Amino acid sequence: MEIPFFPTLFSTVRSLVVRQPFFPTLEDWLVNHPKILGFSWNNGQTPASSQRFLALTVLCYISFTFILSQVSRPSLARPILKSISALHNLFLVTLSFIMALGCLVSIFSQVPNFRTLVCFPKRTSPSGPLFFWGYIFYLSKIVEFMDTLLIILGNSMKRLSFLHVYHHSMVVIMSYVCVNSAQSSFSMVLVTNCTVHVVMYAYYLMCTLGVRPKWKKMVTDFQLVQFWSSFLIMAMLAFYHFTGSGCSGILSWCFNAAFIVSLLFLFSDFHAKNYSPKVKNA
Ligand SMILES: CC(C)(COP(=O)(O)OP(=O)(O)OC[C@H]1O[C@@H](n2cnc3c(N)ncnc32)[C@H](O)[C@@H]1OP(=O)(O)O)[C@@H](O)C(=O)NCCC(=O)NCCSC(=O)CC(=O)O
Repeated sequence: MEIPFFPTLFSTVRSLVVRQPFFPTLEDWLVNHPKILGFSWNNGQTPASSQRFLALTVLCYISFTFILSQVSRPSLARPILKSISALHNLFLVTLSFIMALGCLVSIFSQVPNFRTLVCFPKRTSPSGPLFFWGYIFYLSKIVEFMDTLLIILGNSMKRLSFLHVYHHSMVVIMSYVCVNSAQSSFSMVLVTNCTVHVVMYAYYLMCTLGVRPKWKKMVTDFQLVQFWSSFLIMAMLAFYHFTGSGCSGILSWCFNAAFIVSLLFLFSDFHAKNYSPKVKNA
């Protein structure tokens, strides 16, 4: 049994993209580099891959956030804070773009068809280019902890919301679980999330540079579309899982599904509080 439309769309786009003159160069850099091609996630051996590291990292993040938000903090001169913030945002715009591109090129280069993109065969091992980008994605979620420090150092305590801390701590666990369990479809989630983050960190970068973009609401809308699109991916994954011989990492998808539902509620609430006509007129 096959899903209509998407497999044809995938193979059409793929045959168009791989024929472009720039594709082999991108493939050389982002897929065929020996470090990327030969990547293998070995729990406990690959740097930052042990469960103990994960637990300690998340625990430290939550503890430091709590402690720093309670104590009196040294005040950084505003220009210094703005410069650190600008560099951080510029770094994440660039990294998110490279991760999205790297994963997309790996998909077109390595994934034979749409079914495999959505549903990795059972007992897939987390190695090769797709998982290399998954690993970088996981590490980038630790770099994103810096967002929280910027909020605290900038004394914007109103912005240190439950949504923010919950999102930042859970997303590290989610990306760890994705790579560790060779979770099906994670590459689609990675490309979507990194694309959203290019826009989001560009928004923050502009704010840091003193320009308040008029398209703040569009960023939140884009985030909500990303969460809704995860349900479409999940539906296709469930279809392939139950009509075929099963997909890799299906249990971790259940964990991710619960996380995405919670984010959908929190972001819908953020949207209502920030952009409803009542708020605008207040
Ligand atoms: C439009 C949003 C992206 C951001 O909403 P905010 O309310 O945070 O936006 P804002 O207008 O107050 O942001 C401007 C302020 O952020 C400061 N700022 C600059 N860089 C920052 C950074 N890297 N992290 C946090 N704050 C930063 C600016 O200096 C400015 O401060 P000042 O006002 O003092 O000049 C929204 O959709 C959203 O995500 N809200 C949830 C809050 C959140 O924490 N989001 C980020 C992670 S969630 C995520 O990442 C979801 C996903 O995966 O897609």
